[in-house]
Amino acid sequence: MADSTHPVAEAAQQAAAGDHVVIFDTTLRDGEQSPGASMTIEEKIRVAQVLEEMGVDVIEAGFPIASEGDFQAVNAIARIVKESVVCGLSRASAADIDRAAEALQPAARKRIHTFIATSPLHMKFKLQMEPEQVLQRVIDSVSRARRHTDDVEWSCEDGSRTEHEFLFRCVEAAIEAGATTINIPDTVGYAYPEEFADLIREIRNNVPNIDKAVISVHCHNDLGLAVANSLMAVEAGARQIECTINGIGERAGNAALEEVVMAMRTRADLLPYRNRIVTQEIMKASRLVSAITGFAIQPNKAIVGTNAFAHESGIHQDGMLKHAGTYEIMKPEDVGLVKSSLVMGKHSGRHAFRKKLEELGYELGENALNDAFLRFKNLADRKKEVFDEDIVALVDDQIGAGAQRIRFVRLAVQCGSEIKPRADLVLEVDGEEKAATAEGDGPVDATFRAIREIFPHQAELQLFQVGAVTQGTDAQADVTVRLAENGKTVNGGAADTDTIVAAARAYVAALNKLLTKREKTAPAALTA
Ligand SMILES: CC(=O)SCCNC(=O)CCNC(=O)[C@H](O)C(C)(C)COP(=O)(O)OP(=O)(O)OC[C@H]1O[C@@H](n2cnc3c(N)ncnc32)[C@H](O)[C@@H]1OP(=O)(O)O
Ligand SMILES: CC(C)C(=O)C(=O)O
Ligand SMILES: [Mg+2]
Repeated sequence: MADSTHPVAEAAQQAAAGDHVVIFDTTLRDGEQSPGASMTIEEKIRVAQVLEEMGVDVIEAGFPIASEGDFQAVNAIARIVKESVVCGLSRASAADIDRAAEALQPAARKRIHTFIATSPLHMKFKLQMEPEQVLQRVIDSVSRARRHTDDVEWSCEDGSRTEHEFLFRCVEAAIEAGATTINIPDTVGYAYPEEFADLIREIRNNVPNIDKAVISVHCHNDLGLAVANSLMAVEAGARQIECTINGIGERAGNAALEEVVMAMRTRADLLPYRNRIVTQEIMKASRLVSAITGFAIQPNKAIVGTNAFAHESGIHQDGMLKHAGTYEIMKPEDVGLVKSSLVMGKHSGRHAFRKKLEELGYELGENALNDAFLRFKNLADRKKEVFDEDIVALVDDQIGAGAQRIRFVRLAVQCGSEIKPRADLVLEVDGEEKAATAEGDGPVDATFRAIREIFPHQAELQLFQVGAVTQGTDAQADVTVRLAENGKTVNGGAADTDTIVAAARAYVAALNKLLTKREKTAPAALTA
């Protein structure tokens, strides 16, 4: 185990013995496995910093052998994060484990997470290995990981569909070889809460050395049961939950961190367990992950959806006015939603803007603040009322932008039922203004063609998504554009009262990210 004076080490020790539940966030690893959710290194660092501030015990930062980019991201996070354990994933192979150790080398506290599938289906068809060979791999991989760190997690992939007797043998062998956390994944989201809790109890009752490790669970949401399964497992004795911000992850996603944590906080009468999460940071983390991945949060999403604390019907509003407890089981401020008395408009100054940003959970440096303030003033000139959501969209936009070789300068479009849509666009490329005019099947198509004319590229447009930040015809359009090139995907986002301008800026943001990715993987090939 890690240094016993550190809060995370303490948490792990308490977890094994008592009521502390270790929160293991895998947004940057399993979350990033969601199709289209790929993040740049800078974005991953930003997410990791927010997770650390939030009190996450363990941050799974990536799968270092998967790519040079993943290795660099884990390595960078290992250098920066001090308060959380930084974890890297590896298959049950020496090369994976050594690569993970190399990436984690600078970490103040590091964990190697090694896994192998143990279900009959996965062993026979995917691994094409006999159970006894898998068991030997468990021993070899955990022993190898222990050479690099004393904090080793072992996972039995597809654990919930594994034959129990074999599972007990593998868990015992992993602990014997030095695993300090045993993770039981419900890899395909197949488990049912009571059944999953029984599995955890059976492991506790049938593995002789189980008291030497923390039991963890990693639940997927294919049947919408990931949070229920995780909480039932805790009741049965698990003391680590693996989860992601906004529940992103492979297929239907993982257990959502915000739901798990707020359920434990709100129903502490039934779930008397502790964790280190500063729940007031939840909204900030949720918005950041949504802005970076381009995955919009459904309005009715528990805890972080825009309607999660909204009351529109008369009887509910009446109840709320008389006593908030009538319809609210949690306080909005406990998840970081602050009701602000500052009304922002074109007459607002920098001090009020800074205060508003603080209330919304943003801390910007002086330059970023000045930039955001200019854009806010510009928006306030065009929009009757500037709502908190507008300011969030504006800042998220800026946060998501990253390095910018290409800048949007201006756009004029002609469209309507009787004319061929046409876009006149000016972009700045490496400091030089370039113009193009293009026609298309619609104003957005014409605009995107104009971008391709100014900056020719092969990337494929995978997603074009438009949402409204608030209500009303003067609402800002919130646009996400996803581009793909050579297996790499990037998301660009932008908000503007003009939908076509937002589309152009979102496309340019995505293109800039793609160029940054290209630069990191092949500096010599950096042409348009
Ligand atoms: C349940 C989970 O979330 S597991 C994590 C899933 N995440 C990812 O796969 C994302 C990152 N993955 C990748 O980048 C690639 O798959 C890599 C780099 C890991 C491997 O790439 P490749 O060498 O091209 O192999 P590929 O992905 O095609 O196949 C996986 C191989 O690993 C083997 N394998 C799968 N799991 C394990 C394991 N836990 N331990 C050892 N070997 C394993 C498979 O049997 C297969 O082996 P084979 O090539 O002998 O048939
Ligand atoms: C690697 C493991 C823990 C995983 O993600 C799963 O089984 O879902
Ligand atoms: Mg998973």
